[in-house]
Amino acid sequence: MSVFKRLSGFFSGPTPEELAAAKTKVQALINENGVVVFSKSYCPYCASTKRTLNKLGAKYVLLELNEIDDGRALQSALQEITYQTTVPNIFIGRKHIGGNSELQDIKDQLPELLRHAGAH
Ligand SMILES: N[C@@H](CCC(=O)N[C@@H](CS)C(=O)NCC(=O)O)C(=O)O
Repeated sequence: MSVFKRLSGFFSGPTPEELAAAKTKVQALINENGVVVFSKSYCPYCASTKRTLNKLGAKYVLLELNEIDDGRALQSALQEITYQTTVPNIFIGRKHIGGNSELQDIKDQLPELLRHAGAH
């Protein structure tokens, strides 16, 4: 890929094709896994979410968007699907939970939700 294309991609976001592929990937991840966390490895809110899920022994699929090639496209897809622009972006049992604040708000219900999602 040319330097120009890389730079314009950086400023303008994913192409329609990249966005469509990213949406398909997000939807498949949600459908096929009990818990999915879209995260960034340096994000303190994400660290808190991972700590909470780890403490509960939850089984979850983790994507560190800052470490994968299609991370920016996935974040745009998540924005279209959930209207949430930030990470962590959390799904349990195919349901959108929200970010870390929303996860912490339902901490008491998590063991039950995780069991239902087959992620315990
Ligand atoms: N209230 C949110 C805060 C999350 C947040 O601010 N995350 C930052 C990263 S630490 C973010 O997503 N910034 C925008 C970005 O990385 O694109 C939560 O509890 O999840």
